[in-house]
Amino acid sequence: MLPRVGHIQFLNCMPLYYGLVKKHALSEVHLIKGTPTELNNMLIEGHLDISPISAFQYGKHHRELELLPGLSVSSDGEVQSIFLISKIPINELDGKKIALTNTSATSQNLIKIILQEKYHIEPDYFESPPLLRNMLLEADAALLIGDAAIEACYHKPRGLFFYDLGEEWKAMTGQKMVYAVWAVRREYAGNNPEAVTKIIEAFNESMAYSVKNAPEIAAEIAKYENYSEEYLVNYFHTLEFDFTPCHQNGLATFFQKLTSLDLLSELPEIKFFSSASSFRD
Ligand SMILES: C=C(O[C@@H]1C=C(C(=O)O)C=C[C@H]1O)C(=O)O
Repeated sequence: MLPRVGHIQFLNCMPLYYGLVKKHALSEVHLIKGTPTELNNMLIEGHLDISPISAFQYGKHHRELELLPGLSVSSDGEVQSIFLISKIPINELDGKKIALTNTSATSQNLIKIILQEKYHIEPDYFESPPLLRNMLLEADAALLIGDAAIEACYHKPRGLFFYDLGEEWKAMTGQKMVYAVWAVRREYAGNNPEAVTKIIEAFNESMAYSVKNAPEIAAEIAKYENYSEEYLVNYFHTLEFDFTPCHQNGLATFFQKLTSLDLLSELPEIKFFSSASSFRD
């Protein structure tokens, strides 16, 4: 059976997807597409073997998962696709209603850290599908991620305040922010180390191709999306897709803050898959 692999159907994961198509690597996997929340649940419930997963959900389920080296969705400062969009200035949101997109796990918790630690405010959060006009009908501010956030920001409505969560995180901590990681179920990794190693190689190769060829991907996407090539190249260069020790430090800081605010019950371990691991438990 081919490995069941998740794919986030947002612009931010187009570079990986594009690289996999170019490198003819898709025939090696059974690719299942969805939003981050859908893929998070499928990986945790065992309906996927390998998938991108929200950093928060990796933290919550770290005992059942191992990280794939070299890959993440991160930013060093602004991210351009994760925004708190507010009718009033952010520091006036205490006690107000904030609608959180139900497609996210990391950003839902990142906004809680930022509002509590930096602005010392406690709003009233509720979850919602990512439709800005409905969210802002009921709430004073809305959290959007991915394509819905890009769409909202690209045609920036006047009279709304936009706060980029990557920028807020960097100002607060000085660190990179890791939004998503790639993980394999521990059990699958233990039984199929060669298959996992092959996927890691293919994914890293595909991503390296795409990072080098961002203008080519942007030109392709601009044929059928409403965004300009310049905008897309800039967006792909804003995102970081590698997972260096600096990214891991940022992730460790995120986990520490989640634990100290009781958003996670224990400090997660950042544990990578290793094919050489003959000491699997
Ligand atoms: C940069 C982004 O990173 C994402 C944010 C996620 C989250 O908040 O849980 C999950 C996966 C990534 O797609 C984005 O969606 O815009």
